[in-house]
Amino acid sequence: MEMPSGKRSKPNIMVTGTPGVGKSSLCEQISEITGFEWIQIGNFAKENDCLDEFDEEYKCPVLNEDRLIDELEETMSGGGVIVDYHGCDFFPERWFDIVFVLRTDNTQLFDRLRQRGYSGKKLEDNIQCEIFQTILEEAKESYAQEIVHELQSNTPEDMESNVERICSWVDLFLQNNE
Ligand SMILES: Nc1ncnc2c1ncn2[C@@H]1O[C@H](COP(=O)(O)OP(=O)(O)OP(=O)(O)O)[C@@H](O)[C@H]1O
Repeated sequence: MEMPSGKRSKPNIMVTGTPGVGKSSLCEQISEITGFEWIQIGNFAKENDCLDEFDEEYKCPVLNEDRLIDELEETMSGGGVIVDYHGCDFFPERWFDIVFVLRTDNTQLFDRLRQRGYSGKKLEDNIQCEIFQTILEEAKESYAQEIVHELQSNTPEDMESNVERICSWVDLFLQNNE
C-alpha cells in the first residue's frame, strides 16, 4: 500500500532541473544545515551498480531505473533524504513530500555549461531542455501540483534565498510532525 506523504517524521525532498541550474550547490548547503542525507542519483547509481549500457549519442551511461528504485527504497522510507537529479518522473510519487525545480536564464546556463566543457549537441540539448521547461512540466505531470515549486537560480542571492526557503519549510514540517 502506498504510504501517504506527511506520515514520515522527516520529509524527503526532490531537487530537480536541467544540468547546470545549481542543484548540487543548493543540496550541499541544505544537507549541511538540516543534516539530511543528500543523494546525487548519478553517483549513487555508479556506486550501487545501477547503470546499464552506455548511450553513444549523449556519451553517458543509462540508468537502470528499476534497480535504482529497489536500492533506494529502504533509505527513502526512513525520511530525511534530499534527492538530486536532472529528472524526476520515474521515482515513486509517494517518496517525496516536496519537489523543487530550479530554473536558470538561458544565457547564464549557456555560460555555466560551456565552462564545464559542454559543446555541440549536448550543450544545445540542455539549453533547449531549459527553454522548453521540460523538467518543470515533468515534475508537474508526476507529482501533485501543490508540492511542486519552481525556484529561480540565477544569482548567489537566489541561492541564498532558496536555501532559506527550503530550510524554513523543513523546520515547519518537523514541527508539524513531532
Ligand atoms: N544561483 C546560482 N548563482 C550563480 N551561480 C550558480 C548558481 N547555482 C549554481 N551556480 C554555479 O553553476 C555551476 C553549476 O552548478 P551545479 O553543479 O550545482 O549544477 P547542477 O544542477 O547540480 O548540475 P548537474 O545536474 O550537472 O549536476 C557551478 O559552477 C555553480 O557554482
